[in-house]
Amino acid sequence: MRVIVHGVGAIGGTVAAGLHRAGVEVVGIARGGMLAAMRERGLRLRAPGLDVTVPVPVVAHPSEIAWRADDAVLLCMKGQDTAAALEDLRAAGLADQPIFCAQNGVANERAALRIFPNVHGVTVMMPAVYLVPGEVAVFTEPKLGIFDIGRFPGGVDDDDRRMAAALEAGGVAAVLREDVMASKRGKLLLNLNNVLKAALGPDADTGDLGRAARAEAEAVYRAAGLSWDDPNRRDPARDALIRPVDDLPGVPRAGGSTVQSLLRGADRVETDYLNGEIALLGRLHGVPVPVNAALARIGARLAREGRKPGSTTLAALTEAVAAGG
Ligand SMILES: NC(=O)C1=CN([C@@H]2O[C@H](COP(=O)(O)OP(=O)(O)OC[C@H]3O[C@@H](n4cnc5c(N)ncnc54)[C@H](OP(=O)(O)O)[C@@H]3O)[C@@H](O)[C@H]2O)C=CC1
Ligand SMILES: CC(C)(CO)C(=O)C(=O)O
Repeated sequence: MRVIVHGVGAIGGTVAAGLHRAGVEVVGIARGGMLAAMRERGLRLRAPGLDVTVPVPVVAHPSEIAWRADDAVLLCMKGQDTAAALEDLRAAGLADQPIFCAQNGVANERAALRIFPNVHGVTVMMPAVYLVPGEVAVFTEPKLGIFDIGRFPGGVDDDDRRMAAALEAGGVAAVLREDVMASKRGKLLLNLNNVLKAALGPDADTGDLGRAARAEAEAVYRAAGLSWDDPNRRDPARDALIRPVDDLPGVPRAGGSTVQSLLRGADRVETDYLNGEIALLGRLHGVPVPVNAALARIGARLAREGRKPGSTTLAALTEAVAAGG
């Protein structure tokens, strides 16, 4: 299996570097500063006890790849960039090769399945940071992360098994899941806080807002008849694979993925695919979702206005949510 990492940033960069140093064939699709830096210097990955720079082959667009039957695409861009990436893949001639959505949220798989027949979900547990172009870091040990993997909408097939084997070789623990979307819906409950951390700062207490956003989501899942894994359930065997570390020598810990988007000055964030997904499901199933709907609006505004993480207080944010965002 050759792995095409589409979207080389914090997650894609960590995975691509891990795979390449393990001898797994990998090609990155990158853009902007990351593309230029990788072409010039390679890709640097730092993790506890690890600092490597690897010459991961990289292209700017899927059309530059001579696609093979044994290719598998790992989508690693944020949800707001998925639709454009899928269009690019279609135009480049991708057919029934498997597409793995290594992304937060639960909307990417459905978007991919609309266009391609062979789609898989991946729950990404990997606290990674896009430091500067060409450099990423991950704050966990002994593994670089742990991914739950399964076919969308359900089941496990040989493509999942091949991807799991490649990831394991590359230092990422991989767990095959018959119902991977239950795992992704559990993870989404954690990611409802991403926008709160972006607004309040990465270390802020998200208070009653975090609890209210999660309660809405659980009510929505129940009304929609959707199962989910409890993301707070502790499993000592899993926990032993990804112990979080607070500090890497000389490497600042920026915070979660939405905080990082604001720090990099992105004009869009992923909130529509996190809190916005709960708002969508609530509207579809007749469940009130005022908190997540307001947070989705606030996320879009934070990015549009170029706010940095920590630009507001919990009291002000609570007031804004009560006013509808
Ligand atoms: N970072 C983390 O700790 C975690 C992230 N996740 C999830 O993983 C996913 C990826 O997040 P993360 O790695 O942090 O995001 P990043 O923004 O760090 O990386 C995504 C990269 O993909 C690039 N990109 C987007 N579209 C394309 C395209 N069409 N072609 C080429 N490159 C493209 C982006 O470019 P540009 O910068 O120009 O937009 C960016 O460099 C998200 O769904 C996130 O929620 C899950 C768990 C933890
Ligand atoms: C759970 C968390 C916050 C880990 O980094 C994440 O998934 C993200 O950054 O989006």
